[in-house]
Parts: sequence; structure tokens; C-alpha cells
Amino acid sequence: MGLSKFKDGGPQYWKEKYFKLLDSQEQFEKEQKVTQDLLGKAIVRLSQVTKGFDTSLDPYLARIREVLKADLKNQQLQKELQAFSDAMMSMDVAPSNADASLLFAFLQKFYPDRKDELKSVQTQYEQGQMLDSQSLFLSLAQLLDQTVTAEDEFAAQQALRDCKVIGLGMLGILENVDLPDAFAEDAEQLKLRLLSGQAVGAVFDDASKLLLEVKEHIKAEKQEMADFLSTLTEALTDLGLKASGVNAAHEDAQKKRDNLDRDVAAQMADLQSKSANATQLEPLKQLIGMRLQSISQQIQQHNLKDQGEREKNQRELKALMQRIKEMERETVELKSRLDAAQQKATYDSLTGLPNRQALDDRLAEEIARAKRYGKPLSIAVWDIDFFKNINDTFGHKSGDKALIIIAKLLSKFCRETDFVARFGGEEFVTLLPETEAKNALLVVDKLRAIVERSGFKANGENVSITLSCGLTQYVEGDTNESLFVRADGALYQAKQGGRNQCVLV
Ligand SMILES: Nc1nc2c(ncn2[C@@H]2O[C@H](COP(=O)(O)OP(=O)(O)OP(=O)(O)O)[C@@H](O)[C@H]2O)c(=O)[nH]1
Repeated sequence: MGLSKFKDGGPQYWKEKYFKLLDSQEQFEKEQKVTQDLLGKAIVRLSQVTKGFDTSLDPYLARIREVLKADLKNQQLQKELQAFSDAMMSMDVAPSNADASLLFAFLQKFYPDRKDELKSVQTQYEQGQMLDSQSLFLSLAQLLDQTVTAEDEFAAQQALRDCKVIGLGMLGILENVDLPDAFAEDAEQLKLRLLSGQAVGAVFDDASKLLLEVKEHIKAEKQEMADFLSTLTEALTDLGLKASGVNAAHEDAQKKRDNLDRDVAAQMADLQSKSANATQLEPLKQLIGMRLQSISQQIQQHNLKDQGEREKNQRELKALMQRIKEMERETVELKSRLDAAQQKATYDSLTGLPNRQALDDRLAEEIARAKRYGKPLSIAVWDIDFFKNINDTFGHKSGDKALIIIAKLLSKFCRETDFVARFGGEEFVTLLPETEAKNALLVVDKLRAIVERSGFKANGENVSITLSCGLTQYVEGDTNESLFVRADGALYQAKQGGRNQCVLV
């Protein structure tokens, strides 16, 4: 960010420019050093020559020599020269008769170009025209200050040019660097100082300071940006989670969520590209804020829409569940009604025994089983003897009671695997699977005897009741009808034989 964005030329151009400036500066400093050395040597020689000129100045001159020999920094030299100057100023104002011929000899030799002026000063001094030795030094200083060689002139001009180049380079840097707003004013002032031709050294120091501050500022901004983007990523992740948590099962919602995810991803990519190119944090923050708001609104709209659809689905689901419950209730009711109907269709309501329909079904099953496994199957057909008399004598209700009692006795005293049914009227049928007729005859006869012994009470009277039974066994090729007809034939024989008996055919 910031420093890498130049208006033209690019970083390489300014890097080269900077190094050139450094080289120039170095060259300038070298030349300065040579000049300084020359000056130092001159001062040393001058101090040696002036030694003894006024003994009160000797210690100062000695220190200056030491300082120059030790090659100490200008500051200290300046200090010593200042001390020397102060000492000289405070010297006795009385004219001095000290011999200065040696000094002038040296100076004339060292400054041959100024020989005449020096001679003139010497004459003035020796003729006592100088008020004091301080006046002499001031005259010499003034004279020698003007002593500038052509070489010195060139070096000074060169230094001036270098300073201008450095100044222009710094100006270019300050104009082309994309500085944060906070530093704009300082940079502007530095530019003005450079344009006004102020000494480049001080401006250079201030510019370096400014650029270092800018660097720190950008570093802090970068950190702030990283923190901000991290917070932003967390916020977007949170939003993404909320968005993806909505109605995960719904296919339509899935499509909408995909679209939303795409939108959010596009906005994020845009933000990342903007933040990579951004040079200022504040506008970027504003941009991100706006984008976040837009994303948040999109998610809110999506959630609202999604919630509406979810509520609609829930209402439909609730209605559907209600309908299913009603259907379940109806199914249970229908089943019980069907069971009742089935019961009614297959059971005799008076005795509770399976009826003729049930008997037909069961007989077909037993015939099929006997046929398949070659097992015996016997069938007994019962008929209550003189039942009409019971009805007639004791009433129809007593007749019903007799039917119920017979049904119970026939059911109770047979095997569990046997099947007892009311065939119709006062007739009953017993199926005896896996039972040969001769064994079945023993069973049915025992039953007949039980019924005969039991009797029942009708209108307080003991009424005896007997049964006649026709028995037969399944033979290959028998059907329901043929088997029943044969058993019924046997019953007829039992009736004919005097009733209360069992006949096997
Ligand atoms: N109470 C009552 N009587 C019935 C029922 N079904 C048939 N009956 C009567 O049973 C009687 C059968 O009489 P019949 O067929 O003449 O035979 P029976 O009197 O038993 O004489 P045999 O069979 O020859 O011994 C009739 O009077 C029918 O009305 C019933 O469910 N309840």
C-alpha cells in the first residue's frame, strides 16, 4: 500500500534516483572533508605561528591543535574556536607591540593571492594603526574569509547543484508518494521548504522523519486492516452459518441458499480485491460496511422469504398430519366394523359358534390338507331330536337355550384342533382332522352320551335332550358337498334307526 504507488516511473525509477542522490551526497561529503582538512591544517599552522603572539591565547590555540589532530567532530572544534574567539575578545584592549612578522610571513606564503592585502594589513599594524591585537585578527579574518580559490568556488557550486538535485529528488518523492491524509500537511510544508531553497540537510532530516512516521502509520494501519478483515471474516462466517442453517431439508430452499452463497462469495471476492488495492483504511471500511449491510439485507430477505415458505409448509404439514390422524381413526373404525361384519358373516349370533359360511371355508382347508398330507379327516353332522317339541312345549326361548347348551357341550368336549359349527336350525357339525372315522365314532358317541345326561331346565322343569349323529371320513376325490352329503346320509340313518345314536358310513 501507500509507498509502492507512484504516479510515474515506478519504484525502480525512484530507487535509482535515490542511489544517485546518495552517491552525489557522498561525493559532496568527501569534498567537504578535504576542504575541512585543509582548513584544519591551516588553523594548526596558524596557531603554531601565532603561538607566543599573546601568551594568554596559547592554551586555546594548543587545544584547537589537539582537537584538529584528534580529528574530532566539528561541534567540538566549533566549541574550541568559540572559546578562542571569546578569549580573544576579552583580551586587553591596549595596543600590543607583539612581533607579528612571523605570522604575516606565514600568511603570505599560505595565501600568495592575498600577499598585497596582507602586506597592507601588516603595515597598518606595524605602524600602530590598529587599536589592539583584536582589531588585527578581525582584519585578517575578514581578509582570509574572502579568500576563495577557483577550485573552492567550483566545489561550492558543485555542492549547491548537488543540494538542488537532492532537494528536487525529495520533492519528487513527496509529490509522488501516496501519503495518508494525516501527513498531507507536513508533506506540504516540507515541499514549500524545499522549493524555497532552504538548506537541504535540515529538510532531508525532517523528510526522513516524516517518511519513517508514515511507515509506522502504514504498519499500524495494516495491522488494523488485518484485524478488521479477521472480524469481517468472522461476521460473514456467522452470517453464512445462519444462512445455511435455514430449512436444510427443503430442495427449493437449497437452491436459494446456493444463490445466496454465490452472492456472498462474489461480494467477498470484490471486497478482497478492493482491500488489496486500497490505500486508505477509512474509505475501505466504509465500503466494507456498505457491502456487509447489503449482504445482511440479502440474508434477511432470504430468511423472511424462507420463513414464510417454512411456515406455509408447516401449516400444510400440520393439515396433512391432521388428515392422516383422521384417516387413521377412520381406518380403525372401519377395521372394527369390518371385523364385526366378518364376525357376523362367519359366526352364529345365538351360540357364538362359527356358522355355515365359516364351516364351508374351514372344511375346504381341511380337505386340502388331508389330500396333500394323506391324513385322515372325519366329519360329524348333529341334529337335536324332536327339537320342535321343545319349542312347542316350552317356548322358542327355551329352544334357544337348548341350542346354546348343546353348542357349549359340543365345543367343550372336543379336541382343540377339532372345529365345531352351527350348520343351521338345530343342526351342528364337528370336523375332526387327523382322526379316522372309527376313532371319531368313539368321540362323537361319548359326546352324544354327555348331552343325553346333561339335560336342561325349561320353565323350572327338567327337560332331557338327545342328539343324533351321522359320521363319515374323507376319501380321495371328496368335495365339501360330497363329504357333507354322505355324513348327512349317515344322520338320516341315525334318525331312522331310532335317534339318540351315531351312525358311521
Ligand atoms: N328355538 C329355536 N328353534 C329352532 C331354531 N332353528 C330351528 N328351530 C326349530 O327346530 C325345529 C326342527 O324341527 P324338525 O325339523 O321337524 O325336527 P325335529 O323336531 O328336531 O325332529 P327330528 O329332527 O326328526 O328329531 C323347528 O320347529 C324349527 O322351528 C332356532 O334357532 N331356535
